[in-house]
Amino acid sequence: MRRHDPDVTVSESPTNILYVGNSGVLCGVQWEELEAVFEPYGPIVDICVFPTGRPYSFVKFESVEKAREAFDALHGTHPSQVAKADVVFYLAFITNMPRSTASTDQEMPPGLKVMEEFVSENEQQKLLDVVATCSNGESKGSLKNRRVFHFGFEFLYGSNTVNLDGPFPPPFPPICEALIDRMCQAQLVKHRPDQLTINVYEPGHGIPSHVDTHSAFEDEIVSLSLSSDVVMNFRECSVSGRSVAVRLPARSLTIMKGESRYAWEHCIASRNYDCDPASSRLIRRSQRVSFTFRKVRRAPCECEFPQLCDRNRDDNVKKLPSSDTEARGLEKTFVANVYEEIAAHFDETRYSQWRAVKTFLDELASGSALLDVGCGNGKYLNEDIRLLKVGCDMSANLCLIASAKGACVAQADGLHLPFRDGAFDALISIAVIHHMSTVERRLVAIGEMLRMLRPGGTALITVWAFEQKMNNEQSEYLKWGRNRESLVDRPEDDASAYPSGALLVHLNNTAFQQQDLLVPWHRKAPTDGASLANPQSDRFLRFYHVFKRGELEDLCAKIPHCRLIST
Ligand SMILES: O=C(O)CCC(=O)C(=O)O
Ligand SMILES: [Fe+2]
Ligand SMILES: [Zn+2]
Repeated sequence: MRRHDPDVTVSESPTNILYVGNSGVLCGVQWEELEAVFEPYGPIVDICVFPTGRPYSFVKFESVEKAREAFDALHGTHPSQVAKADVVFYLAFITNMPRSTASTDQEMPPGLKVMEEFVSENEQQKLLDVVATCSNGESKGSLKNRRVFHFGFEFLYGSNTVNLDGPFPPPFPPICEALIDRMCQAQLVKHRPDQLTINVYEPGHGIPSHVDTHSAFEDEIVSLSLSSDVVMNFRECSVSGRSVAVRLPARSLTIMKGESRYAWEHCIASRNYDCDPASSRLIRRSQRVSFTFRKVRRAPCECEFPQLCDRNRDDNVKKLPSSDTEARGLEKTFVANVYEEIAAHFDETRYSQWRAVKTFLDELASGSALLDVGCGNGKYLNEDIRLLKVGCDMSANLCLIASAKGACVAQADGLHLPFRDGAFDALISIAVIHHMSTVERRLVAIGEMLRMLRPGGTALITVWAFEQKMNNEQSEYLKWGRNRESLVDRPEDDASAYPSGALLVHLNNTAFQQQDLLVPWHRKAPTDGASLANPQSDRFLRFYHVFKRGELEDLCAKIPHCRLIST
């Protein structure tokens, strides 16, 4: 192995740098796992994981002693922190950290500029002192993933706009005016900023992917980074948009202008580390403070990206459909397309059968023909000598997955089931009709299901419930959220900031704020390192209508010959 790498020289005696064989991204071992494995042996100075498919990494310790302890404990073992089975670490001492395999230079998003050392160490300290004073006083707000302070105008996180009507937060701290003078003199900005947001990110904090609202701010968005380097990820707002990771050093000024400001999203992943895009080296984060200066816009945006622009705000807000055509469009985007995309990950996460469904199936007479409408990955279609099972799902990929497991499935739309009337003795539809976006469509869906049943046949239909508390007791869904809340992005949504009928993004495992909403699906990142470069690529939104108590019963009551057995 090492013979092939001219950069690596093995040392006969212990050194403070370890070669870690079988640990690269290629072996399915993540940065975080390496850190978790080696950190207990002493402070790590550097971890180097090559992104380019080599099966090893390097860990540099402060001292030879620590490296040696790690070597003795870990050589030839499968560390428990590594999720992937069969990974046995092979360690060796090496003389020096290898030269980086710098990734090919990425082209920056057009209009983006990072000016290093825009402020001196001294100025940085003064700016941090300003933040300390803010922090002593009343904090403006604590978002899930960072603290924020506003000056000039208040920023509204519900609508991502500014509050033009007051009350107004304090004017800029004087030191900022001097910085703005510097920006104007250097002609970095055309419009003198009048709104400042200070973000304070602890390690592990981040900011979700977004484009600063066109109609809220003028062209230039200027952000000063202080006290810690960070990597900001930019992604072009088009279906197959490019993704570029940009290192923002401490004391640098980032200027987003033109295309990079209007047509690229930016985000900071919620991580403790970044992967330096130039050297592929690990950068450990410390607390980072950013000062984002923007000029509030007073006239409609006139950018060159009308399809991305919110100047016609109403059609930008994701709304409940007002016609069947709109409903079909909404469900295509926020249900059908999403399940096609997430099918493989969905399959990995859906294997246990719900007890109520299992009981229903167990109680069916032997020889019954069962239809599973919206069968997903076919978890209820496992072979069962007692039942003849058929499934259908809208998603071709889920059908393929179910069929690969031996299930008998058909791709079908729940509103037009491709079977003759009365063909089945029993039917299940588990967590399906809450994906339909109008009451009419939900009703048609139930009607179609019941059409499948012979007289006297039985169906089990489940949907997500709006109410998640009973007798003051929280549901499992909410309880689960208490433990894993830190794993999900909190969408900075505030229901009151939206027009009625707007679809809020739901925060998973919290109480539902409204019945119609978009529920995030966080696709687990593939283990090829892409996740680090493009952490936001894996959030999807699914439309849900969560049912209030009695609502499903009321719908069923509208269907002729339907008799409710129990709820
Ligand atoms: O922290 C930063 O540099 C960026 C902040 C940002 O994107 C925003 O507040 O819109
Ligand atoms: Fe931003
Ligand atoms: Zn615009």
